[in-house]
Amino acid sequence: MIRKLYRLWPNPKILLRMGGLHTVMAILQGLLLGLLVPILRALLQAEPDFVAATPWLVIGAVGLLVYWILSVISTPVGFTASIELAAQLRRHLMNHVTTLPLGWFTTNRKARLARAVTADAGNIAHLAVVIGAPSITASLVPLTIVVVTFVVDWRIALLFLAIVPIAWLTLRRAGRIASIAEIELEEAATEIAGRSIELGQAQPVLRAAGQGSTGSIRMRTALDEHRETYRRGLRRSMVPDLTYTAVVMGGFIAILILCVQLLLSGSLTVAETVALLVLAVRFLEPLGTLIELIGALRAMENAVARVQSILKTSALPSISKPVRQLKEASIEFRDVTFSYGDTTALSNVSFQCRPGSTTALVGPSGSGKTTVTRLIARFFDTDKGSIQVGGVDVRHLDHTILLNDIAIVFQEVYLFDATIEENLRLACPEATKEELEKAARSARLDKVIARLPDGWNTRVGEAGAQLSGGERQRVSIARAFLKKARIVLIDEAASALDPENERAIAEAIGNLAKDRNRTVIVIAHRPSTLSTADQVIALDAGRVFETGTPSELRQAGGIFARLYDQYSRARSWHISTKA
Ligand SMILES: Nc1ncnc2c1ncn2[C@@H]1O[C@H](COP(=O)(O)OP(=O)(O)OP(=O)(O)O)[C@@H](O)[C@H]1O
Repeated sequence: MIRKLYRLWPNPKILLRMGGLHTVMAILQGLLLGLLVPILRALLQAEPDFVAATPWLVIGAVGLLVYWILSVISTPVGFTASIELAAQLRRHLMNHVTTLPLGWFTTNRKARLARAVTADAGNIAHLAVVIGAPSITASLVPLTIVVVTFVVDWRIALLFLAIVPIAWLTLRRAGRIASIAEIELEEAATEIAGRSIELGQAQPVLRAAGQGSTGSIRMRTALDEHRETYRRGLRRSMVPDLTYTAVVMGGFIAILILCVQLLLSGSLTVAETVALLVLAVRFLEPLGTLIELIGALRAMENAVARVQSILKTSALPSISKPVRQLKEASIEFRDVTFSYGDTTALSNVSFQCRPGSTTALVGPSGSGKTTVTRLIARFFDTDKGSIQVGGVDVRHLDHTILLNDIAIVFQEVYLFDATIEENLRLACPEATKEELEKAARSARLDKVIARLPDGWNTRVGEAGAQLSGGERQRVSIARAFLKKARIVLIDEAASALDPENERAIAEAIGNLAKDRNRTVIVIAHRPSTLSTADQVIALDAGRVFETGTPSELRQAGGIFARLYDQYSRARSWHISTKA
């Protein structure tokens, strides 16, 4: 456990300092108790011998002073350590998480991550201090007392030692059960965290269904399950906890009986018997507290394992000398196959996009269009085949260099609750005002900004709620201009937009495509985007079904021609209903 904790922190010096301090204190405590034997021997006689007791009393007084000083030092060290360790662990986790493939971030994993950063990191640091110190005391004080007792009477010392393995066995069993209960409880808590995220995201749907106040059934089930898991854990741990307490109490009765026998037989003096009984109490007391500590220790062990499971998740593999420059913006898929677990999303996909060209990806829902764009940005690695960007396998390209040259315009654009300027600056923090305005004009965002009450300084609200979906997409396109990304991946909104947004986005995409150094791949749903593309790749069930220019494919009468007609009909229907 100590080794695991040690490995968890990048700078474990605080942990070592604290452990060392409490080890010295625990041994000192045991030795100070041992002083009772010579002191009581000298004092508990018909004629108390103060001269013989004095050196022991002086040693005891000095020891107590040292112990007190160490306790004073250890309290602030403990507090500082707890805060610093939690902060270190959180930083360590966050640094690691930023290196993970984006595909790792599923809802469940996000909930797990939230628990690890908040609850687990805090608990590990807190428990390492609050439980670590008493655990050291609870183990080392009895050990020191056994050594001291051997000096007085080996039979009592052996009885002390005999109690340890029996107590240890029952304690292990109690610990195992506490650990299982804690794992189940944590799983139930993570489920609640996941369902809470879902409940927040699903509020509009729930309210539309008249379920806004009652909440989702899944959330209520998760809460019930958590309560039941808690009860089950308590029921299960009752028997082992009581067994352990019985062993510790039985141990004391056995020591008491042996002490009295040895006293009656003359092997022990009254002073030695009293001292040994005091030692017995101090020997058993920390053992008694171990049962309270074991649950927390196991909880800490589980939290460490959970945090480690995140820290052990490998970042995308990188080669020792990655290519650090992208010469041009061509894209090529060479026989790419990719699956999400058991779901095959792409099978033997091959195609090429010239630098400066615009490619429209089309295909029915689930045909693999989004997966193509995710693989170009290396959210995941392919199972088979390779993806070349600028003639280099993306696995051999420095990932930062790749992402610096890629801009992604998602269907649902997420904006930070900051001003519109700050949201744009994310793409290029050092951009001048002129550059910002030029990007806004190219993305047809300038008119939106002009309408906003505080112009560039208008806050866009949580997740950009102050702007419409189409306006958010225009912010995202403006970021692509600002970033001067040579590769732009766009997931065009599938749903109908108002005519102004529709026209503005079409013009903004057209402007992106005008730059002959920029390669654009657009998951297209609009006839205007489809007809202006240099080439079209039609996917079906994860395979390339047809490729060609828009006019070639319309004549071919395949998937593209069918979808083109569908989109055109939907558009004319949309326009006529609006009119
Ligand atoms: N994160 C994921 N985990 C598991 N399966 C996934 C995941 N994302 C996509 N899939 C599956 O992979 C296949 C291809 O999905 P993809 O999103 O690439 O299709 P698409 O053509 O973009 O669909 P749509 O037009 O509906 O967005 C589908 O069967 C989908 O269910």
